[in-house]
Amino acid sequence: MACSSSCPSPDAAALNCKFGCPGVRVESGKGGLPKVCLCVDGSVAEVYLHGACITSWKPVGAATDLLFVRPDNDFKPPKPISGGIPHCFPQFGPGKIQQVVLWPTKLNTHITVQNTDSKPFEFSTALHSYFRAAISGVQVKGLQGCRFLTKDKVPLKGCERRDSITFTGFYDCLYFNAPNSLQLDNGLGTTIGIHNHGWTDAVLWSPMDQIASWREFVCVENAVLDPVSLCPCGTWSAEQILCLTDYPSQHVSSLRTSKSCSSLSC
Ligand SMILES: O=P(O)(O)OC[C@H]1O[C@@H](O)[C@H](O)[C@@H](O)[C@@H]1O
Repeated sequence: MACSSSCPSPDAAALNCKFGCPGVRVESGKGGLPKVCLCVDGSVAEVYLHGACITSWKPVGAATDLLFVRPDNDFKPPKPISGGIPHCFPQFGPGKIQQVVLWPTKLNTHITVQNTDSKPFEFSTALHSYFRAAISGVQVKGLQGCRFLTKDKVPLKGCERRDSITFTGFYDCLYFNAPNSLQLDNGLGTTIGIHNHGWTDAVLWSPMDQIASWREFVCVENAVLDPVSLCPCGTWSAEQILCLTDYPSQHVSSLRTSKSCSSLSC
């Protein structure tokens, strides 16, 4: 994936003139929608301005894109993009609340919510992250001991006993007071660390045959499930940091000294 592939649409070209800089380029993406390509030290990420959805993350040395965008997308606003990392606040949609920072081995997503009204308001929110995966080999670790509630027709609740969660059928489950670090083995040979500051809960989703491409992804989401109440002028923020936990050793030494990153606020 290169940051200079397609011919920019007029919108993208204008945006690129205004905001493009080394490591940040605006291009015309699918459906003619502008997307921002971030590059740093051989790592690339793409963010569609529609919904501020991060549709691609390929750290240097990764064999494939680590995010998954569903093939059933038509990239036609106002419909949100299904896949990648869309934020839900309080539903999918654009908003000047997200900063995306690409480091050589990490992808940070920082969400800030400000109450600019004179009354308090409540919200819940999530990063509905779709990871590329081979579902039969996926393992999620870190949720042992958390209280859970499934979203089945007859919901089940309890305390997660498993050290490692695997997916053998439909799975849609909320985890409360989740820890700040989860590990996702994507079943394709890569383990991704999913770290956060400020996200209190997590959601795991594998839709089975509700979605044709279900074998190719898993959703591991940072979320805030119980509504947050923000007083006037109040601010809430949370950060997600994705990184490769088994980063190929040949890349580590050259990047250890790198302090560069590319960032986008949208
Ligand atoms: O909107 P999308 O991308 O199709 O995802 C919907 C799913 O998103 C998951 O986060 C929920 O836990 C599921 O209940 C829901 O069906």
